[in-house]
Amino acid sequence: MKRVFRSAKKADSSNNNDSVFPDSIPKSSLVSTSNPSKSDINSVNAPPHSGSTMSISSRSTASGVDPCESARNTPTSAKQFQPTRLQTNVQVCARIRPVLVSESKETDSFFKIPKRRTFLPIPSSRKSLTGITQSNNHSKRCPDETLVAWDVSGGSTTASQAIQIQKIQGRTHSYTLDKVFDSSITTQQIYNESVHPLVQAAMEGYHSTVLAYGQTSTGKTYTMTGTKESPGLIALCIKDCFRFVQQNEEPREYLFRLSYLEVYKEHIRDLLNSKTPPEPVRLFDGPNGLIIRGMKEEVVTSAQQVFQLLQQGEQRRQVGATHMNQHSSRSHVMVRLWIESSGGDQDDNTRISSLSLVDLAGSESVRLNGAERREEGHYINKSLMTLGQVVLSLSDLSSNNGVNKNGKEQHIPYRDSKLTRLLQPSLSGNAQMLLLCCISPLASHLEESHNTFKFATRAKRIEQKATIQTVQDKDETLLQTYRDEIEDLKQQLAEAKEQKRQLLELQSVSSTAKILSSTTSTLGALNYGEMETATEEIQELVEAIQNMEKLILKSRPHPSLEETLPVSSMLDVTLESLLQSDDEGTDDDEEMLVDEHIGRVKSDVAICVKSSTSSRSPAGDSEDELHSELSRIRGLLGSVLQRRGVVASQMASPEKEEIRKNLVFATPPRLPQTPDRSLSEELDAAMPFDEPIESEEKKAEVETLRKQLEEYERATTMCKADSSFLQKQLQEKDKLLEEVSNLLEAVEQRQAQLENENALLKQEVDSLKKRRSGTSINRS
Ligand SMILES: Nc1ncnc2c1ncn2[C@@H]1O[C@H](COP(=O)(O)OP(=O)(O)OP(=O)(O)O)[C@@H](O)[C@H]1O
Repeated sequence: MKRVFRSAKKADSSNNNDSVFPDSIPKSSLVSTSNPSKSDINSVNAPPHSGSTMSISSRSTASGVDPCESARNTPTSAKQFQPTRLQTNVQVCARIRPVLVSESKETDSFFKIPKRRTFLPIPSSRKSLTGITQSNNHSKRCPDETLVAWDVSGGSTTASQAIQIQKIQGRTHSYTLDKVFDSSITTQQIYNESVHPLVQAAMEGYHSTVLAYGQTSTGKTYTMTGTKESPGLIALCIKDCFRFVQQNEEPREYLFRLSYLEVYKEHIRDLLNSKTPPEPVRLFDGPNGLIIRGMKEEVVTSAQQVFQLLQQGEQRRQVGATHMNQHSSRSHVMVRLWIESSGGDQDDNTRISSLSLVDLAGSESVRLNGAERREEGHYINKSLMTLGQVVLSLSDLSSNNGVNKNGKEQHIPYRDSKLTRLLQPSLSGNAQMLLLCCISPLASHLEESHNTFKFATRAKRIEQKATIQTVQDKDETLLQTYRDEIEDLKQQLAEAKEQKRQLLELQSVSSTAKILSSTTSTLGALNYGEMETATEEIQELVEAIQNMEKLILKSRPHPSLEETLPVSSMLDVTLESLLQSDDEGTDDDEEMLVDEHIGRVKSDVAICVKSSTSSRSPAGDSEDELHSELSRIRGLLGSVLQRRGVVASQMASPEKEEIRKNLVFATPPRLPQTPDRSLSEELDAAMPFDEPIESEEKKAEVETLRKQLEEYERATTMCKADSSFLQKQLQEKDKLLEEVSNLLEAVEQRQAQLENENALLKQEVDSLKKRRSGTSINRS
């Protein structure tokens, strides 16, 4: 009678301590579901797992904001989360990295400010710009604080700033961006200032993208991936997404899916897929946008799980040494988190949005590297050039109302590279986007920095009108699929429990019949095999439901498995059978049942405890609830084990004694003789609240009384649980007794009937015998 059900499978992830992603967790605590069948085809505009049939409607548009206002909110509490104020243009920021130790020899290439010069003074508070003072090994203070390549005017907290390139010849260029972060600003500060609003937008249902752009060795990977000491934007974003769920006061359910891709030499590789050779990932145009075929997605339930997956993917990435960067990224990388959310069963408004975090490979001079690096550099530069053209066309489009200078519809060359095709949904307007340009402080890199700023100012002109992404047919979402599956499993569980209850009833009737008469026991022998299967099935179903429920994250306590399926339900079933079995069978049977039930109770308790802890929502149930559930379980167990203890000791079997000793939970302590109230009174008398206790004897007395009180309180709690359990059992027993007496009555009636029949038959036999003897006399 095994049922077939799909259960969430555990991710096979390994832990690598070298990860820069924080808080890696042990393999065993991971639960994730990869859904290759569903994620095989992914549409980027539509929910990716559902192929091309999804239709998406746009709901609302917002515009006109102070770009910095929302950015200033640090992500401290979700109670502060206000609806995101959307940006009408791509946000563009620059980050100037510090001078590295390895570069200090290049200080000659810095612009030396002649002592006589009066313009471009460096205020003492901003001297960090000239040389870097962070306490990490990569950087150090420049030998001469008068050396400078860049000036960031206005400080990094103003909305727009000018960066001036100061050339020895005196030429000056200035660029105005949304924000410029000098080398003293940390990644966390950048996150708080500029990235957090995008994460919030993504959680609210807007597609959001963060793109790190810049020449090689300017700090893109440092900014996006970070180090152990300074986590990158990816880690900060992911953590904030999960924190948002925990802290959001609006009751919503969330489902997160993660994908991790790299574009290497114009090939898209799935970094979550461990298959070798890697499966090809292909792009197609679908009716609802881009379709990505062959990409794996992982359903993720915690930031730690995401970090572990990214860490594994990281090891499959293409990284190599170039003349400028020992660990240069040789590919463009995209981490994408899909966020499905819904307000509950009644809410049709299921939202699907994505948060894309992109670390582009850096452009570089291909001349300076070897053949392999040259080829890679060629592909990198080509795709970046296409990105530049796409950005140029889009910015022209924005300035000319959708037509080019000749009045014709503007062509956007998305298809010219894999990178731009992948970025199309982020660039084409229906998304919030932040472009983070990474800049080298070195004067020798001025040309590239200049190009980066040109790209940045073009991108800044691109208009965007992000809208909340909703799904009309919510059955198409993975969130709804999982919900349906959980309902289905719960249904199966109810059936399995009913089946087990019937088996138990059959057992008790059967054993009663056995007691009454061994010959009339036609109701069937005890079928332990079937019972075992039913118990196993219940266990499997409970675990499957728990695993499925874990995949759906809830913003605040929702009715969980514990409500629909009380933690102790399985325990109750087992205990029921345990107590009923007291009356049945021979000594041998009894012994076998003791073993069997003790084993079962142990495993049920393990499941119940697991269920109590694991089915908690990320928001976290209260510790109190957990403790009270555990003490309830203890009480129940105490009662049962006490009973079993009596049976086992009656059998005087040393093995049974051993089993009892080894049990996890002890039987409840016997009630102390002293009543509760007098104990407290004694304690009060021994330890007046306002008087310090000085005598050692008194201290010992107080300690003994305290221990007794604690023991008594514990015993009372257990007895309460025990008594309600016993009451339930008593009711069951009464019911059974009634059934037995009915059966007895029926048997007695039948017996009387049979006796009557017997007497009649006897009379008939006697009369026949008489008749026969009369006939034989006549014959003779
Ligand atoms: N803000 C910073 N503070 C300290 N060190 C930094 C900072 N930014 C970058 N670095 C260091 O500079 C070096 C190059 O950085 P990174 O590898 O991130 O550059 P990149 O732009 O990703 O290069 P590529 O495009 O070649 O991959 C690294 O050693 C990194 O640790």
